[in-house]
Amino acid sequence: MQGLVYQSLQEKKIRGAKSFALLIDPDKVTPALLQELVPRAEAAGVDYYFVGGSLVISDGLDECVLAIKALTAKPVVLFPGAPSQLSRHADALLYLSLISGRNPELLIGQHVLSAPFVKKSGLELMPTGYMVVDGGAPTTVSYISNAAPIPHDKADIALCTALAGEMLGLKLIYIDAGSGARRPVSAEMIGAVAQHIDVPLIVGGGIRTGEAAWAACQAGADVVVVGNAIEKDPALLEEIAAAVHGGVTSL
Ligand SMILES: CC(C)=CCC/C(C)=C/CC/C(C)=C/CC/C(C)=C/COC[C@H](O)COP(=O)(O)O
Ligand SMILES: O=P(O)(O)OP(=O)(O)O
Ligand SMILES: [Mg+2]
Repeated sequence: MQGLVYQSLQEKKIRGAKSFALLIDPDKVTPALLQELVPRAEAAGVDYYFVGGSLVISDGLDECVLAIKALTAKPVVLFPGAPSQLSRHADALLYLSLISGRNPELLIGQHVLSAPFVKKSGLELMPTGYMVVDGGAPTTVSYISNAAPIPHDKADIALCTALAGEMLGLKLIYIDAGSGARRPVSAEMIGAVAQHIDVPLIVGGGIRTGEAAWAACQAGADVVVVGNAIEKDPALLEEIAAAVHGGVTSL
């Protein structure tokens, strides 16, 4: 039985409604910053708050999750680069398996080691096929994962990988060009994957404008994730939320 967060993702997919997830990297925020950012995100219409990073150095994850939850009723979803990034205060966990790579640690190894802790956390688990795609330059996730990303122009590799992930029973597919990627995932790749899977599709990495967010949605993304660009310019919150929810007419 899936939990409420996954149900909301499925229902929106069926309705064709697109979602905007704001990625909050615990290393990049302070309680004071969250007090400004989250109300602004709420007013803009952010649908989900993702929390995590490829490498998290600060030790205030629980506090970060609690601070976000105090400011919103929207789901707060963990997007962890490692099992150390777990907080039972979140609403759900993207239970990632790095299916684009061949690093056994990130396919299954870390899951085995952390299984008792994850089970005990009581978190809603959303098994997710995580696919890292080349974003034009090494990113933190491509370096930390120690696994070759899918080449940017190889939509067929992405499609077969996503299909295999879905057939293995994974409930979400996340295609990521990596934080701050020079090139986001191409519309061609998003479209190829979206056409062949039934589970909700999340896309992130290097999305910096409303146009880019809307292009990902039009290509078939159900959820668009933005982190770095909003860290640099919070004014993008309104532009990206409007594009994801209302479309961009100039395209
Ligand atoms: C509990 C457990 C078993 C944890 C292990 C999770 C696992 C297998 C992780 C895979 C590898 C990894 C290092 C994932 C990093 C996830 C992450 C937060 C990536 C950053 O995403 C960027 C996002 O798409 C937004 O991009 P941008 O807007 O450019 O900042
Ligand atoms: O943790 P990530 O992957 O979001 O990358 P960075 O913090 O280096 O932007
Ligand atoms: Mg980080």
